[in-house]
Amino acid sequence: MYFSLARTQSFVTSTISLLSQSSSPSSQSAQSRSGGAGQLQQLVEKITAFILPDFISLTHVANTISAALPPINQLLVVGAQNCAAHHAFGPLTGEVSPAVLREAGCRIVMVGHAERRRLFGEGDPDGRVVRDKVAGVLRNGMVPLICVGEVGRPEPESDGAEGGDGDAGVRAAVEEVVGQVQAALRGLSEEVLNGQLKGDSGEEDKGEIILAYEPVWAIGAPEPAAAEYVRAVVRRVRESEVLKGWPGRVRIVYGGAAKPGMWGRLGGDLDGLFLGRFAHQPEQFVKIIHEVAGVDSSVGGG
Ligand SMILES: O=C[C@H](O)COP(=O)(O)O
Repeated sequence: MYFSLARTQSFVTSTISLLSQSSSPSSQSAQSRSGGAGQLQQLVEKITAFILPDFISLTHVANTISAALPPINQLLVVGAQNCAAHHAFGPLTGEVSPAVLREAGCRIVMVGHAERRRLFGEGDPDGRVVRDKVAGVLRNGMVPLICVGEVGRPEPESDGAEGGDGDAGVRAAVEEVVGQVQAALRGLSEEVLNGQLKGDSGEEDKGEIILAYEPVWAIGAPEPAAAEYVRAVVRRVRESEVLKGWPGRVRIVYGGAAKPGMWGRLGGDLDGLFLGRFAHQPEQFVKIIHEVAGVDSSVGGG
């Protein structure tokens, strides 16, 4: 999110309020109440919804979520948009270390967003900065959300979509994305296996990562990439040696003009959505939460 402080606070408060309406005794009939409470429980069992505010708003958002009633405070997870490439407390003037983010209540830290690659030096071909951040996030028991995606838009006839004459665009995107993943994870598998880089909640989660597949050309665009194209790219990225050899859990979410209605077109190839503008209204965010969880939102605030 890149709102003003006031709008960030209002977004979080409204989101919690809309989710609460699912089980509010004062606003629902007895039948709706039991359905609403059940819906919230179903949401928690099926999905996690993460919110990534800027550093200034982070502790406020974390405190607001942790003060919300269960199970809303389990459904919503707070994360950061960036962190220092050094993992410990110490003299990092002007930077925020992953250790401090963990202390502030973060469970997820984004690294390598397209804007950071373009504007802040995270696009170096070796991937050193992104890799150091991934290691720092894992070392502090959080999940890195690693943003990857091809820069150029494929030609329509090579985007792998039905009616096209080939999948050259898909292959080119896969090559670019797999290169970014390799750069982000190079040399880290051994440290995960040795227990130096842990996941969030113990042995079973060690080395857990989330990839946000965001075609750079789709970020800020009116429409997302075609579902068939996204699915084809993600299937092949998932089959890459670097991911098949990664010792932790890997989830892949799609970002870039993701909006209501898109989830149903992605089949089982994706693990979630990475939302920007089309979830800036709390009503839309809550609607998409229900959509991804496959839970009817008619009783809730969606
Ligand atoms: O940070 C958000 C993503 O880059 C996607 O943005 P968007 O959905 O507004 O295109």
